[in-house]
Parts: sequence; structure tokens; C-alpha cells
Amino acid sequence: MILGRRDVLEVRRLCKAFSGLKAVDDAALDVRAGEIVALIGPNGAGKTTLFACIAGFHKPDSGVVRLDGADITGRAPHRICAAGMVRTFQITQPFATISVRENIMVGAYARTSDRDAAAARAEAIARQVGMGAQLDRRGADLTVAGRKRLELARALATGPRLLLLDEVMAGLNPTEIGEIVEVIRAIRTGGVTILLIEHVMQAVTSLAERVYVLNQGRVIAEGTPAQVAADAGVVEAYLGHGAAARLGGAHA
Ligand SMILES: Nc1ncnc2c1ncn2[C@@H]1O[C@H](COP(=O)(O)OP(=O)(O)OP(=O)(O)O)[C@@H](O)[C@H]1O
Repeated sequence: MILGRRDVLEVRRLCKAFSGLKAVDDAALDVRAGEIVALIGPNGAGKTTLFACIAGFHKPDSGVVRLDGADITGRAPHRICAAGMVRTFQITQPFATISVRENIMVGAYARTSDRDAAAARAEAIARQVGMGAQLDRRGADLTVAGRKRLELARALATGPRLLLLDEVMAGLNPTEIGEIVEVIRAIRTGGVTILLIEHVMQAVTSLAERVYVLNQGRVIAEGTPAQVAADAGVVEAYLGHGAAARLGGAHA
């Protein structure tokens, strides 16, 4: 047992329905200080909705979200950001006509109102995510990989203790995935705790100490990447009813 690792994030009995569809159904999870935790699950499992409820973009129907022990359930995103938690978005939307530097400064203004300080912070963070040479490029001129890095940088510029990453590797090639995995690892080494939604299993396996699996709004498994990959219920959720038996003894 690891002693002394406190919970940064606690989610309990969280529910969110859309017109009767239970997108998140009694979900619970914990993220401890310094961890990288992954949230995985088939398409439509409720991962993004759970993130949105945690970060204040949706008001949950019921349940509790605690950040460092404080109840933040239903608080507005900017207040949650000020409290030290920020999320990125799956669909990246950089400001197209302004530079990478200015895009990152938008995040930095969450911590400072001084323009020079925000610019200096933006430049330091750009270097941290490997965008030091692209500071003057316009948002519109970035590749998919560049937009993903910028999304990460904008979030990081707000100075979070807990960073929620929604599919930052989607659409990237294996080389780009390898590079962003290293960036994420370095962010954690710098003291930021990370919860990430990810479909790229190679990245989940190499980054995450623990994984939660969501299916139809419910957490169906939790454990190390190897433990959840060997879980019959998880195999069923991804591949359909009876899959575990069809795959044979290893998953039965
Ligand atoms: N704003 C909304 N209004 C109505 N239904 C929604 C809304 N957002 C999500 N849903 C539905 O809630 C369910 C969960 O969606 P969600 O996007 O959270 O899943 P996901 O696990 O993030 O999926 P993916 O991996 O495909 O991004 C889906 O059935 C989706 O259609």
C-alpha cells in the first residue's frame, strides 16, 4: 500500500441524464496526487460527459465532485479552474487569427493580469510542450498535432494541479503520439496530476498507473492497465456480448 498519497479528485455517485438517457450512471472515481489515471471505454460510454460534470461544464443531476477535499459540484468552469483543475477539449478550437503565444496567454491570464508576465509564462509553457519554435504562428496554420499541443499548453498555462485531458492523441501518428506521451510524462514530473480520456491503448499502457473503464455510464472496472485488459467484463464491453468466451480461457 502506498502511504501518504492524498486524493486530489473524488467523484461519488455521479449521475447525468439527457432526456432520459443515463449518460453517466452512479459513477465514482478517485485520483491521487501525482498519479496519471486513464478513463477508457467504448464510444458513447459517457467519458466526455463525466469530464464535463467534473470540470463544471455540465451540472450533474446528483452526486459529488471534490477537489482537494472541497465540494466543487456544479461550480462554474472558471471557478473550478481558479481552484486548480482544468480540462482540454476533444475538438480543439484554437483562436485562428491570433498567434500561438497569444493563444497560450489566454490561459495564462487565469493566473496573472499582467501582459508581460502572461507572455513570459506562455513562452515557457510553449517550450515545455515543444512549441517554442512556433510561438508566432497563427492558430489557423497549425497541424492537428500542433493544435493538440496548443490545447494542452492553454490548459497548462492556467496553472492547474489537476489536468483533465480529453483525447489529446486522437488523429496523431505513432511518432506524434510518442512525443506527446513524453510531454505528458514531463508535465506530471513537474507536479501536475493527470486524468486522461484516451482511446490509444499504447499510450494508456505506457502512461497510466491506473485505469477506470466506463460502459453505458457506469464504471465497470478499475485497476492497472494489465488488470483491466484481462477483465472479462471489459472485453465484453468493447467487443460485444459473448466476446470473452469466444476469445477463450484467458478472458473467461
Ligand atoms: N449534450 C448532449 N445531449 C444529449 N445527449 C448527449 C449529450 N452529450 C452526450 N450525449 C449522449 O450521452 C452518451 C455519452 O456520450 P459521451 O460523449 O459522454 O461519450 P464518450 O464516452 O465520451 O464517447 P466518445 O468516446 O465517442 O467520445 C451518448 O449516448 C451521447 O449521445
